Amino acid sequence: MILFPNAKINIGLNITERRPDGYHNLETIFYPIDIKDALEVVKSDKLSFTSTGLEIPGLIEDNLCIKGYHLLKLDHDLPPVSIHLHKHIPIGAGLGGGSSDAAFFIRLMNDEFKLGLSVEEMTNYARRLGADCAFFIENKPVFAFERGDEFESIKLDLSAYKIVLVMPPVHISTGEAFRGIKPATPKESLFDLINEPIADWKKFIKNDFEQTVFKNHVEIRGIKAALYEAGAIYSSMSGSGASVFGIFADTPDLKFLEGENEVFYL
Ligand SMILES: C[C@@](CO)(OP(=O)(O)O)[C@H](O)COP(=O)(O)OP(=O)(O)OC[C@H]1O[C@@H](n2ccc(N)nc2=O)[C@H](O)[C@@H]1O
Ligand SMILES: Nc1ncnc2c1ncn2[C@@H]1O[C@H](COP(=O)(O)OP(=O)(O)O)[C@@H](O)[C@H]1O
Repeated sequence: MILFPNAKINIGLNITERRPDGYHNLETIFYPIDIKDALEVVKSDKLSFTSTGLEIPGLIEDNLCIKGYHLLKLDHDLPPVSIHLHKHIPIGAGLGGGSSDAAFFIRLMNDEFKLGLSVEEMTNYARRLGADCAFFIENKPVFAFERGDEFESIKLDLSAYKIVLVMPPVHISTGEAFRGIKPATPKESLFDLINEPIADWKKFIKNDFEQTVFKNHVEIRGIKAALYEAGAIYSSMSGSGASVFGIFADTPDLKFLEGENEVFYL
C-alpha cells in the first residue's frame, strides 16, 4: 500500500508556558499543504527501511516510521514489513514532514493489517511519537493547544489563495528554536484571531519562534520581508523554521528567490 504524507504550515504560534515534562504549552493553527512524500509498506520476511529523494539525517532506527512500527508492535501482532519512503518534504523546515510520515504510517498499518484502531486510538499512538504527529491523523485545519497535540476544529479554507513556500538552505531543529524563548500568554487567543479577515492577520498573528530564529538567521527574516514586498497578504515562518510561507491573491513572481532557495508554488 502506498500513501502520500503531506506537510503542514503553522499560521501563528504562541508559546504560552514551560511544562514540568520539559515540553512547552503552545497554541497554533495547523493547516495542511500540498507538498508530499510517498510512503510504501509491503509485507516482508524481515523489517527494513529504505529511502530515496532527500537524504534523511539520523539512524534508520530513529526514523519515525520505524519507531511507529515498534510502537504498534507492542500491542498488535504485526508481520515484518519493508518500508520505502521517497522523501520530498524539506527537512528541518517546520513543515512536520517526519511527523506526517509517522502518522501516515500508523494509518497505513491500521488499514493494511485491519488493526481496527479508531481515530482517537491512532491519535494517541501518534502523539507518543512526537508532539505534532497527532495532527496528521485527521489532517485537517485545526487550532492546536497544550503540546500542540490537543485540537479544536476550525473552519479555514485558503483554497482561493495562492500559497508560496520558500525553503532556504538552512535546517533548524525544533529543540534549538525553543532555546531562548520566554513563554507568555497572548492577550487574545489565536482561536479567535483566525476568524479576522486575512488582510488583518499581519497586525495580530505572530510566530514566537521568529524572535529566536531571525536573530541567528537574518536571511530568513529577509525572505519574509521579500514575500511582503512581492504582495503577500500574510507571511510567516512555519513552525520552528526554516521555511517561510506567503499567502497571495495571485501567483507572485519570485524568480529572484529561486537561486539559492527552493520555492514551492502551491
Ligand atoms: C513546535 C512545533 C510547532 O509546529 O514545531 P515544528 O516541528 O512544527 O517546527 C511542533 O509542535 C513540534 O512538534 P514535534 O517536532 O513533533 O516535536 P517533538 O519531536 O515532540 O519535540 C522536539 C523537541 O521540541 C521541544 N518541544 C516540542 C513541542 C512542544 N510543545 N514543546 C517543546 O518544548 C522539546 O524540547 C522536544 O524535545
Ligand atoms: N521520516 C522522517 N523524515 C524526516 N525526518 C525524520 C524522519 N524520521 C525521523 N526524522 C528526524 O526528524 C528530524 C526533523 O524532521 P522534520 O519533521 O522533517 O522537521 P521539522 O520538525 O522541522 O518539520 C530530522 O532531522 C530527522 O533526524
